[in-house]
Amino acid sequence: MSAVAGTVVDLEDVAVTLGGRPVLRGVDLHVQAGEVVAILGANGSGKSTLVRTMLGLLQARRGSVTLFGTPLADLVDRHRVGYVPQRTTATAGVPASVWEVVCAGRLARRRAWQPMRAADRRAVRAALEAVDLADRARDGVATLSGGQQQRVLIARALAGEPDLLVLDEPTAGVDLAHQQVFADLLTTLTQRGLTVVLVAHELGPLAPLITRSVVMRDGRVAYDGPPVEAFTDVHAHHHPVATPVDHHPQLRTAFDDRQRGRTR
Ligand SMILES: Nc1ncnc2c1ncn2[C@@H]1O[C@H](COP(=O)(O)OP(=O)(O)OP(=O)(O)O)[C@@H](O)[C@H]1O
Repeated sequence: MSAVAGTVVDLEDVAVTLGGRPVLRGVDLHVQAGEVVAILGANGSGKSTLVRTMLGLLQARRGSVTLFGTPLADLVDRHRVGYVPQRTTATAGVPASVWEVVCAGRLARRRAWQPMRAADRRAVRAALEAVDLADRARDGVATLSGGQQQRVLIARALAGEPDLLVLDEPTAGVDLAHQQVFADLLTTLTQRGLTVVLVAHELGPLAPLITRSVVMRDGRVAYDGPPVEAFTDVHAHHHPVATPVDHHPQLRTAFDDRQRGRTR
């Protein structure tokens, strides 16, 4: 990981349609180096879609996605980005060992077809130690518990020594003690300049790290500002017509700003 300056994530007017339905509707998101941004919002509000689009895993129908000042399609240094996907989609049925899964996190750092070098092995070992799974390295990942598998995915992302870490509910199913270990680790890494974008329902021990919250609602950014408490289904209902003022007291919305004649 190297110190990075400037804008790390730059999404402009991003729209995504899935299965014929608009899921993101004109999202702007700009993340500066060193920020730790929590993406919050109700189920189905578009959080995972947002981060997957940010990583190029989903194609935007409209708008632009730029990482480290480079349009995503032109980004050569893929190793600068680490991703922890939602566990349910990532490790199911994988017949690999823990060591092999975490080694996959080094792939983008290695030259094509080159064997692992000492530096690669060191990074993998350090990542496994960071999530307290060094003693399970040789075990099949499928033999680990759900929370342990989640920690393997965290280790895989850390092994690449990224500048930007994108996490989709990274501590779901992880016990409190290991959530704290992870929070401590992220604290150290962010102090060294790591930028973090994380989707979460429950922030738990990660809460003190958050420098900014972005709340998604129905595919749009409903709030972008100082950290708010993580919440789950505050807006799991739908307004029959657009409300000019959000009735949830914690949240200031774009509607409110417009009403007050402010610009953001
Ligand atoms: N492949 C797909 N095809 C069609 N619709 C999809 C697809 N993937 C997601 N969606 C829809 O897009 C919407 C947003 O999904 P997304 O996973 O981004 O929500 P989320 O905010 O991350 O939700 P959660 O908190 O439940 O993880 C949902 O209504 C979902 O049904």
